[in-house]
Amino acid sequence: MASLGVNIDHIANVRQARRAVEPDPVSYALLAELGGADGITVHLREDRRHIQDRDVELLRQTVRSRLNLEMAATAEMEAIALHIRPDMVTLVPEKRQEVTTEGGLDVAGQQPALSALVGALQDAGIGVSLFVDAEASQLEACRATGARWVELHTGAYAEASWSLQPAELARLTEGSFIARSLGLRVNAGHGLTYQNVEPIAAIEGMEELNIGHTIVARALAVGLEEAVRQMKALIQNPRRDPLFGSRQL
Ligand SMILES: CC(=O)[C@@H](O)[C@H](O)COP(=O)(O)O
Ligand SMILES: NCC(=O)COP(=O)(O)O
Repeated sequence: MASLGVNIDHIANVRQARRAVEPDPVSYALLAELGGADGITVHLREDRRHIQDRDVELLRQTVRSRLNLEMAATAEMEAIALHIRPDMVTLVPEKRQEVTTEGGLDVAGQQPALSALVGALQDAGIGVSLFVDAEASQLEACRATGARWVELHTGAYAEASWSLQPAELARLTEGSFIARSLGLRVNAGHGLTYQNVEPIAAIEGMEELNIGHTIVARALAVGLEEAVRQMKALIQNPRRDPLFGSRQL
């Protein structure tokens, strides 16, 4: 059964829209945990558009589940991670102009540098996951870096038209199989919603789903604790049938 990492970047987005002090993502992490979050995920972007350094410092002190720090593979972020020591670092690609993450990390194209970074983080006792597209060559490169986890990028699946979604689901299912055959542990995330999450949660060996935007959106209507509870109910008992149709909770 997959666990749920709740990404709270979009709580910080609301705060940063006014450069104000509320809503504070640190308080909302607690509500997410009360709703059943198995982990809290934040993406400390180089441009600091939402999560701030102060948030990560405080979350390290207050999160009682697991703290997953998404970050670019840069020297600045490496120093922050080694200082904060989150439970997990997920290395992600980053572009200053993007609205959100646009694809997986090109691990195959920068394997020596990533291997050194993975080694430094793991030597400090931090778990490392690589956010990648479900492609055999990328997964093999992930294995070669020494990382223990991958997070399969579900963005293409989430954006696919209804008729193309089964093919994207098959690609992710095969990616999970290949990754596990290589000895990697498998997480997934990006763009997952209450409507499309179940087939991904049902993929064999799926350990954790990191989900943010849709949960924060629903929280506006029902509160964060309840929004997390509803998502967790879906991923703990997912329908395997890839023909969607929303199951209302
Ligand atoms: C790496 C990934 O999939 C993302 O969820 C990423 O954290 C999104 O960043 P934003 O929250 O800035 O859209
Ligand atoms: N890594 C994916 C993540 O943390 C959440 O992505 P999203 O649900 O906000 O698209």
